[in-house]
Amino acid sequence: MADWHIGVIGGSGLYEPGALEDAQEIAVNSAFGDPSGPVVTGKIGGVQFSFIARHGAGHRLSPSHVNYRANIDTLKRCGVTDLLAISAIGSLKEEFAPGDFVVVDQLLDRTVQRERSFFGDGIVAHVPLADPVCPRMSKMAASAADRAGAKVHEGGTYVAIEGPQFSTRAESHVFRDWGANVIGMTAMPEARLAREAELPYALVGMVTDYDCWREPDGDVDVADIVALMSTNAENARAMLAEFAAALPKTRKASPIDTVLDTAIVTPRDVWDVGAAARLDAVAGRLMSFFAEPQE
Ligand SMILES: CSC[C@H]1O[C@H](OP(=O)(O)O)[C@H](O)[C@@H]1O
Ligand SMILES: Nc1ncnc2[nH]cnc12
Repeated sequence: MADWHIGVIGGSGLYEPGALEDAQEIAVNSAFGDPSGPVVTGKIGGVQFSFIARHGAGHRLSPSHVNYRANIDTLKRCGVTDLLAISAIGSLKEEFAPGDFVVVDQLLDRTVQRERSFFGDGIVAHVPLADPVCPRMSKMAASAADRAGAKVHEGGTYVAIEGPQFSTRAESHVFRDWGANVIGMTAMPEARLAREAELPYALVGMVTDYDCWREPDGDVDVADIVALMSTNAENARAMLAEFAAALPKTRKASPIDTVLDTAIVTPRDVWDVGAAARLDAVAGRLMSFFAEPQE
């Protein structure tokens, strides 16, 4: 049993975490390049939170240019135990209306030009991803959003597109045929990397639009999205306060905390020293043994 430390990744329109007690801004050096910006860390109702704005201050990074590896590595270095990602999403389903919250439970990955793993150059790992989000975090996030007054849908399949352009109408219809319910540009590879870093991950999407499949709606308009997200940002902050208030006092272990135990296929005695050094946070739990003299 341990203390919670919740990492929050704020998406479009959510560039600040709101009031944190004892807030501090810290610059963290990641082994995977530059994160989107500094981490703001502090407490909400006695619970430690660390926040990073996914697209950076002033929204300077497009979904393809966000360094997802550095963001997750940085939050792990801060001591985060669990991750709550917040995103603007388009709806591919009539019932998911603008303003609603969707707690995503499945992901389809259509991204094409992003680093999607911490492993591969000297240490190879294959983590399970059948259920890419943490059910415990998702449940708590859904309840918190509900208490904060949002209309919440529990479960939904998110298709991650590369962007930065929105989808064509044909793509939007195909994604619906595939069973996708919401669309965005950032949940992948974020969720993959969270799993590799042994961080239970939940994704709360805030619906900003109906994408372009729905007649007679017009095209997606980014100005409308950011305006709606900024309004929704207050709801997101209210959700964080409710989330903190309802967390059990101590954190019980999650199976995701130890997922690397059975995922690394490269035998320890041939691990690349440089790769191991870069993984000192992501797989820090295992690296301490690496430093010990081998028999
Ligand atoms: C600004 S509209 C498109 C943009 O918004 C979403 O970002 P995030 O998931 O960080 O809220 C979407 O994925 C696109 O990146
Ligand atoms: N329609 C949409 N497509 C992709 N990303 C989005 N983010 C918010 N709305 C979106």
